[in-house]
Amino acid sequence: MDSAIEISSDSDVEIQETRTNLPQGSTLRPHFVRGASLNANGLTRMGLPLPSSRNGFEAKPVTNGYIGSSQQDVKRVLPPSLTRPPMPLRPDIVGASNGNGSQFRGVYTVTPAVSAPGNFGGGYGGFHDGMGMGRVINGDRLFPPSGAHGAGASTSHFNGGSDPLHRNGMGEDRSSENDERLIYQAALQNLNQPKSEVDLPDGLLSVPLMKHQKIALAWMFQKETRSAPCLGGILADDQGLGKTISTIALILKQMHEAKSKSENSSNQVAEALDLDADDESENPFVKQESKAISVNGVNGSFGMKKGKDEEASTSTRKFNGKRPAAGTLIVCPASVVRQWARELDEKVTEEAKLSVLIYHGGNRTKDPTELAKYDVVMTTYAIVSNEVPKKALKDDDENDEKYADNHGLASGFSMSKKRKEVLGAPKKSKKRGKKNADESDPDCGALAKVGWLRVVLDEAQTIKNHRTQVARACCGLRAKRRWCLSGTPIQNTIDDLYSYFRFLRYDPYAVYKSFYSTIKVPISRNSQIGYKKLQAILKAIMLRRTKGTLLDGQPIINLPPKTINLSKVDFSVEERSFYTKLESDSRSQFKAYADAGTLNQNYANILLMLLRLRQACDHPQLVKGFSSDSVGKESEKAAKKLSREVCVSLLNRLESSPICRACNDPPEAPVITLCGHIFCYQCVSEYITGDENSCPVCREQLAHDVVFSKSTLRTCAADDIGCSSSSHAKGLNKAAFQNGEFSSSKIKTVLDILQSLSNQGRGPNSTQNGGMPSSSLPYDVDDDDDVTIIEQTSVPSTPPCNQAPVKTIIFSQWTSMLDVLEFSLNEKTIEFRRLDGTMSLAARDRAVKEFSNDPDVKVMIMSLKAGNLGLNMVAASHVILLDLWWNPTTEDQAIDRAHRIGQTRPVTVTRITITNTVEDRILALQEEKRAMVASAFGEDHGGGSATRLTVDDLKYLFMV
Ligand SMILES: Nc1ncnc2c1ncn2[C@@H]1O[C@H](COP(=O)(O)OP(=O)(O)OP(=O)(O)O)[C@@H](O)[C@H]1O
Repeated sequence: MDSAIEISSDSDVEIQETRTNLPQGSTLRPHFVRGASLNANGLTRMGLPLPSSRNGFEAKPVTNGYIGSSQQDVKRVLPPSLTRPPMPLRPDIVGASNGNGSQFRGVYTVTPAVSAPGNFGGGYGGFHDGMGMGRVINGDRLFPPSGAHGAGASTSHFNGGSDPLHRNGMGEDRSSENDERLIYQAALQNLNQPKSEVDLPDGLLSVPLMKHQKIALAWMFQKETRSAPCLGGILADDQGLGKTISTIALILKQMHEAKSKSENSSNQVAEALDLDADDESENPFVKQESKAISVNGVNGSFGMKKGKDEEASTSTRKFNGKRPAAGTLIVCPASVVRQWARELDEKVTEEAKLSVLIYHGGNRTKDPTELAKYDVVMTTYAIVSNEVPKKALKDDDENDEKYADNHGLASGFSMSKKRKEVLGAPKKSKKRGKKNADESDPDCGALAKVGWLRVVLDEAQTIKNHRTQVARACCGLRAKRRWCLSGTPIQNTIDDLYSYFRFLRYDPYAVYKSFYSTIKVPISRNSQIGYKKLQAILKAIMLRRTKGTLLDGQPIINLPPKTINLSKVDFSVEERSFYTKLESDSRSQFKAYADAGTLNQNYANILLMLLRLRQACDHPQLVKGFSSDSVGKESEKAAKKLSREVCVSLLNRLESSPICRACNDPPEAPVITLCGHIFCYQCVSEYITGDENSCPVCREQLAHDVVFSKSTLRTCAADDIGCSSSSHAKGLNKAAFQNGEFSSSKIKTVLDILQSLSNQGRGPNSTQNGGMPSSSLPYDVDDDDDVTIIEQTSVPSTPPCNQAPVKTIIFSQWTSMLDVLEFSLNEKTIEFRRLDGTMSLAARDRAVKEFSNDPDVKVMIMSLKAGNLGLNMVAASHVILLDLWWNPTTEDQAIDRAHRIGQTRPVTVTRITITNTVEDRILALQEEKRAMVASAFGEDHGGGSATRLTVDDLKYLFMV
C-alpha cells in the first residue's frame, strides 16, 4: 500500500468511542480518523495526488500519532496545545450505532457562535478566525493557545531566510519589498480583528452597509493601496454575510475617491494615476475616455444603457496604447451572474448607477475597447477559461514531481503520463503551448486584451486547484487589483491556498517553491510554529468573519436559528433486496480487484460502483437507467453521420473510463464529446449553455451536436452492441416506475415532509422555536462553526407561520433523481420550479424569481452542482438534502442559500439518508472531512495532510 500521511489528533479518542458504540455486525472503519481524500466535487482519486490535494508534509516520527495500517504510514506530531478533551460524536454517527435499524433524528441547532472579543475567535483575529474555521463547542471557540494572539510568535520563528531552500534562492527573483519576512513581520504587528470602518457617502448605495460590511470596506480599500503586500486579497466571510455588497461598495468608493481627487487636484490625479498603473505593464497608462453607462436592469441581454451623465465615472482608467484599460471584472459561476447584476441594480442608487455588461452568450462582443467602456463587466469562469491564455505551469509541474517524491506519495498513485492519457488529457502540442502563452493570438478573447483595474473572483474556490485550466486562465488575466471572494476558501488542503496566492500575485508565496519552503516545510517541521507563520501570512491578505463572529460583543448579524435534522429512513423490502444484491456484487468485485492487486488500475470502476450504491439509496431506478437519454435530437442526428468506427471508438471510451472531466466524479448521464472527453451531461451542458462553446480540457468547439450518450452511440453502432435491448430496458424501467412498482423511500419521505409542512403552515399552533424540543440535550460538536447538536425524538415542526408561504428547496446531486422527484410532485400537484446545470441562465433566473415571488410555487428542486453557490433564496425556510455529497462544505453552501441575510424565519434542514447502507459510511467520511477542514484552519494542525482516499477508505466504504 502507498504510504499515507496521518493526522494524529485527539479526535482519535472520539473515534474509539464511536467504535465501541457501533452496532454488532457493523464494519469498523480501520482508518476512521485518517484523512479522507475528498475533493470539492467528490472523491479524489484513490491515492492519486490530484493537484489540489498534494501531500506536502514531511514524515515525522510518531509520538502520539494514529497508528495506520501501513508501516510506512507517516505520522504527524501535534502541538501540545491541541490536546483537548474528547468530543462527543455527531448524532449521525451515534445514530448509525443504534444498530436496531430504528430511525434516528439528530437535530443540529445553530446558535450564534459566541466568541468573546479578544479571544481570537471573536471574529477576525488571525489565523483561526482569520481563516474562519474556528470550531465552536457549546458556543465557545476552541483555539490552541498558540493561536490566541501574535505576541508569542517570535519573528525568529518565521525566519524564512534560515530556510535552506529559501536561502538557496528559490524565491530569489523577488524584490526585497516583497520579502516574505517583511510581510509577516508587518502582519504580526496587528493580529487583531480590524475595527476601522469606512462608509460610503450618502446617495451611492440604496441600503445602509452593516457594521461588518463597513469594516470590510475599510479593509478592502486599504488593501488596494501600495502599502499592501499585494493589491487585493481574500474576502472570506461566511456565505451570505454580504461579500457582494462589500465588493460593490469598494467599487463605488474607489470611483468616488478617484473622481473627487481628479476634481480637486492635479497632483492628486497624478498620484491616482500612479496607483492605477498596471504593474504588469511596462507602459504607463494614458488617459482613457470614459462614459457613464447605467446598468440595463437585470433582465434581457444586460446590454448597456447610457446614463444620464456623460461625465467621467470610472476614475483613472487609462489606455496604455496597446491594451484598453477597463474597470472591474467580476468572474463568477454562471448560476450567479444575474444575481450579481440584480445586486448591482438594486443596491446602487439611480444617481450612482454603474455601467454593467454581462459578458456572456454567443453574441458577446469581440472588441476589447467595448469592454473598457463599462464600470463593471461580469462573466463566468468558463468564459475566462476559454478566452484567456493560461498561465504556464512549467515550474509547478517540475515541483509536483519533485515534491511528491519528498512527501511519500506512492508512485503508483501519481498522475502518470499514462493515466493522463487514459483520462483523455490532451497531449500538449507545441502549437497549443505557444497559443496559450500568447495573448495576441486571434483566438484569445476580448477579456484577455484589456487591462483590468480590478478582477474579482466570486466563489473563488473554483480555482483552488491551481493546475486546472480555469485557475491558470484566471491567473492569466491582466489586472491591477485582484480579489478572491469565498465563504469556503479551503476545502481540501493547504495547497488550496497556493492557487489564491498565485492569482493574487502574493509574493513570494505565489511561487510554488517558496510556498513549499516557507509555508509547508515549516508546518511539517514544527506545526505550531508553522501554523503561526501561516496565520500571519494569511492575516496580511485575508478577512474572514463567520455568522457567529462578535463585534463589540454583538453578533455581526442576527439570523434566525438553523436546525438540521438527520432523518434516517429504511428501505422498503423491494429496495432493500435490490440494494443488498448490488452491494454484495460490488463488494465481490472490489475484493476481486484487491486480490488481484489491481485496485489502482480500477479506480474509475470502483468509483462507479460507489456511485451506483449511492444512487440506489435515492431510487433504484437511477441505477437501472430510468433517466431518459439526456442528449437531444441534434446529437442523434450528428451521431448518424459518424462512421461506425468512430461511434464504436467513442462508445468504448465512454464505457471504459467513466470519470467526468469537470467534476471528477463518475459521470451522471455520461456523455462523450467528439474530442473524446467524458462528462456528466449536466457538467458539459454548463459549458454549452454558458455559450463558452469549448471543451474545458482541449478547447475544441462544443455544441449539442458533438456530445453523445451511450445509447446514441449504441444506436449508431447498433448491430454489434445491442442498442435495442438498452432502450427496451429503459422503457420497461420507466413503465415500472410509473406504475409505482418501485417506489423510493426517500421520495416518500420528501412527500411526507412537504405534506406535513403544508398542514402545519395552515395550522394555528406552529411552534416558535423551529421545532426544537424543550428538553433538548446540548450536544458538543467540533465540526461546524455555529452548530450545536442536540438529540431530538419528535418530528420537527415547521417554523412559525407568518404571512409568507412555507417554501422548501430540495437538493439532489443527480438530475435523474430530480426527474423522478418531478414525477411525484406532479402527481401530487405540488407546484415547483427546477434549477439544474442543463438549463440556460435565463431559465435558471426565471426559476429562482418565480420560486421567490410566486406564492403558489412552494418547492424548488435543485441540482447541488448548479445551485449550491451564490444564490439568494431566502423565500425558503426549509431545505431538504436528498443525498450526501462527499464534501460536507458543499452541503453547507447549499443550506446557506436560505440561511442568510434577509431570512426572517427559522430554517429547518432535513438530510435524508437510508440506514445500513453506504450512506452511513459516507456520513462518517464527512465527519473526517469536517475534521480535516478544521485541521487545515488550525484546530488540530493536521491540515493539508488529509488528502487522499486510501485503500482502507475504500475497504471501509465497501465493507471489505
Ligand atoms: N447591507 C445590506 N442591506 C440589505 N441587504 C443586504 C445587505 N448586505 C447583504 N444583503 C443581502 O443579503 C444577502 C446575502 O448577501 P450576499 O449575496 O452579498 O452574500 P455573500 O457573502 O456574497 O454570499 P455567498 O458566499 O453565498 O455568495 C443578499 O440578498 C443581499 O442583498
